[in-house]
Amino acid sequence: MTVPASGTTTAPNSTAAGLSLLDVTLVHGDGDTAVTALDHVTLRVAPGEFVAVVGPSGSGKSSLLAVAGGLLRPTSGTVSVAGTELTSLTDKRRTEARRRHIGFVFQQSNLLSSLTVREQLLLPSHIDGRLDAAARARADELVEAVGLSHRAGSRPHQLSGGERQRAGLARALMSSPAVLLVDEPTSALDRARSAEAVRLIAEQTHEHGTATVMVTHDTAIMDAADRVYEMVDGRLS
Ligand SMILES: Nc1ncnc2c1ncn2[C@@H]1O[C@H](COP(=O)(O)OP(=O)(O)OP(=O)(O)O)[C@@H](O)[C@H]1O
Repeated sequence: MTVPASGTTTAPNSTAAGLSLLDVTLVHGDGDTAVTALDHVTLRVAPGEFVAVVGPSGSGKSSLLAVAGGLLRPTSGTVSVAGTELTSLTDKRRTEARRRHIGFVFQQSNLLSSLTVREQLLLPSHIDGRLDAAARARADELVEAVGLSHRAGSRPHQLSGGERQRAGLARALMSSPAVLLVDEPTSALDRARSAEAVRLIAEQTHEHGTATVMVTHDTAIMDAADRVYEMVDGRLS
């Protein structure tokens, strides 16, 4: 299984500056109910680097991905992706930067119920008016790479949990994002499928210069990562 090269319509990202979080703190809520989910976190992930983050439930791993991906604005500190400082942007520009530079793979695959697997991958190209032969070819290659060619025409309700996760992974890789943020990709996958998914992510990271952060409870994933961090009570070490 090989990660296909992106089409000519996608800008190369090998020179992008990866991901950088500098002294980031995130507080959920306020007053008596305030919870410090991230406590002065600094993390730099270079293009082509694969970082795993492990830690107990509630330690702040999902908060880290949400802030790194511009879904949540940190209470203090700065976040940059591909040379763009997300924290200085308006919400509209931050959404644009997220769409352009960041691929997410969530525990729940967040697929659109009315679209087939192939259509999920092609939707962003369609919205951007770039639905050309190169985009279609890349979608087909990625669907094959995650072992879903026989399910390309299926909608999410017709897929197993593991198949939905793999469809979500293929969709995230479609744009060869500068930054790939992955939350437990293997929870619904069997051992062999899980190893394949991690291998695909590592390959994407190293061959396309993606800065990848994967949050996991799975020790097997740590072997595939270039660096492993532990998160405890919102601190990274
Ligand atoms: N929207 C929110 N409002 C208030 N507190 C929150 C919110 N989201 C998360 N928290 C709290 O912030 C802390 C970190 O949560 P987070 O989801 O980032 O942890 P996690 O390491 O991803 O946990 P898990 O492994 O169980 O998914 C926890 O104490 C959690 O209860």
